Amino acid sequence: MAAPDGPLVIGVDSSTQSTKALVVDAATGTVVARGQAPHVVTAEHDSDPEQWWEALSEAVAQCGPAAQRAAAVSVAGQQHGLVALGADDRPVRNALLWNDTRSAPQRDRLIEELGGPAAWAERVGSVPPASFTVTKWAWLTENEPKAAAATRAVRLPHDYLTGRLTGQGVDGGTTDRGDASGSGWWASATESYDEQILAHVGLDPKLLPRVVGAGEAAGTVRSGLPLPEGILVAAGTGDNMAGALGLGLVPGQPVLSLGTSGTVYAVTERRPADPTGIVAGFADAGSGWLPLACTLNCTQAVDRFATLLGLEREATEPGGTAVVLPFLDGERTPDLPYASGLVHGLRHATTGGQLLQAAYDGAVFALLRALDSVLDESADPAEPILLIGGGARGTAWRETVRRLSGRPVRVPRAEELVALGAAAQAAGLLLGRDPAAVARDWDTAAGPAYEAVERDEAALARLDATLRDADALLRRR
Ligand SMILES: Nc1ncnc2c1ncn2[C@@H]1O[C@H](COP(=O)(O)OP(=O)(O)O)[C@@H](O)[C@H]1O
Ligand SMILES: O=C(CO)[C@@H](O)[C@H](O)COP(=O)(O)O
Repeated sequence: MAAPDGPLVIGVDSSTQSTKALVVDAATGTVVARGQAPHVVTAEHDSDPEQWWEALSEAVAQCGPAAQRAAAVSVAGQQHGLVALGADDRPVRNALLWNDTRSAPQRDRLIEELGGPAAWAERVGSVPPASFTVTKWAWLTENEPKAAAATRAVRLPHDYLTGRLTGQGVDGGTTDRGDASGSGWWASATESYDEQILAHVGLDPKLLPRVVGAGEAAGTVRSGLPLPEGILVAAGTGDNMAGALGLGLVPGQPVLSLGTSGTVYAVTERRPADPTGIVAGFADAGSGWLPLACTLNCTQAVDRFATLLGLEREATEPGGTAVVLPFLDGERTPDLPYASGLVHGLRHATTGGQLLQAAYDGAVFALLRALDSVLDESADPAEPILLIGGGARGTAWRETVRRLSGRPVRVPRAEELVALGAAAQAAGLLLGRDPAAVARDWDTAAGPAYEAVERDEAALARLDATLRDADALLRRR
């Protein structure tokens, strides 16, 4: 490989299923080395943060000598997870993850006690689903009071890993506005921690990390790690905010990310505040906003259907009348935390391949219903959907998105856009530039384009009717 043109930076994506690390040439965006290591997630949807740290170390080690030449690093992480640290800087229990719905009763109570959905949306930017950290903290205080009492610091996954890199313990952690905006205790209206919400859930603001500004460093790498000592550590951010950075997104460009979670988002200049709760009003990693809708059941749920049917994930067949609502983990969009998966419309003629296609349709339908709500009204409907995440590599996913959206689709050639976004953040810090502009110079969003096809209104109508008619069943606890 040719010598890099610029300094090297490391971008890390610590997501639900694995950690990925990229060493990137800051001048060109060329990926010079990569590594990946898996995580274990329990059936209860919690995970040991120590294991994320081991996975990060392993993924960086796999990058070989290039990682030792890096001048800056940044970590993007799965959003919302509650990492509660004790006085010894260690987690007091496994982290409760974004896709764990056990805090749904606490969520219902919090919404009611603090003024209802519209008040939450206006203040925090979002009506919190059971994914948000505030609902998890309320669950912890109620169900594991000893663990809550032993907690000396509360962190999000990317804050925790950033702290492990810099050596900041319970007294000195940092976060960024993007990931903080998914906590439920960061008010987007004032861009600060909301002391009334914190008091309501009994969380001392001193336990929270400092929100570092865009372009500010979180610290430098401490000694004794598999990374060069003393290099800059950028603020890091949530994985979706990093995806937006990695694409160098500008307003009007819709993104559909197909991973453990399905997400649909865009960047906007207006602050989102959706009282219906469909759209989470996140901040982006800069000074803008990232309205986003998220489903809990995406690639893993559809892969599960393929396994149950004994089929390869691409073995879909067209036709038939089957409808699958693949809510295996409960669901967030639509807001059905107690739901389970539902299959309807089977006939003798239904094939396994048609049933698998129906599972793809069910997963994509829930995301596309939120597409218009994340875009500004002025957004051009001919703008292609940018398809990213592990699922974007699959033909069945891509064709399902085309058929159910009726919009053109582009699949960026660059893989690992979240890790690339983290790398762009590290490069931006190092070079004193806007990270999204760095990613645009890297041309990360370029890739094959697929024309719009006629929207499959019949499939959408079947899904819509089934969702409506099964409402009572999907709400049953
Ligand atoms: N070639 C492929 N075709 C379709 N799906 C794929 C392919 N490769 C990986 N995936 C899907 O990608 C998912 C992982 O996506 P990823 O975005 O890495 O997840 P996360 O960031 O949530 O950990 C897996 O669940 C798998 O179903
Ligand atoms: O909860 C959300 C967004 O609000 C999820 O998107 C998580 O951020 C997890 O992401 P992946 O592991 O699927 O990338």
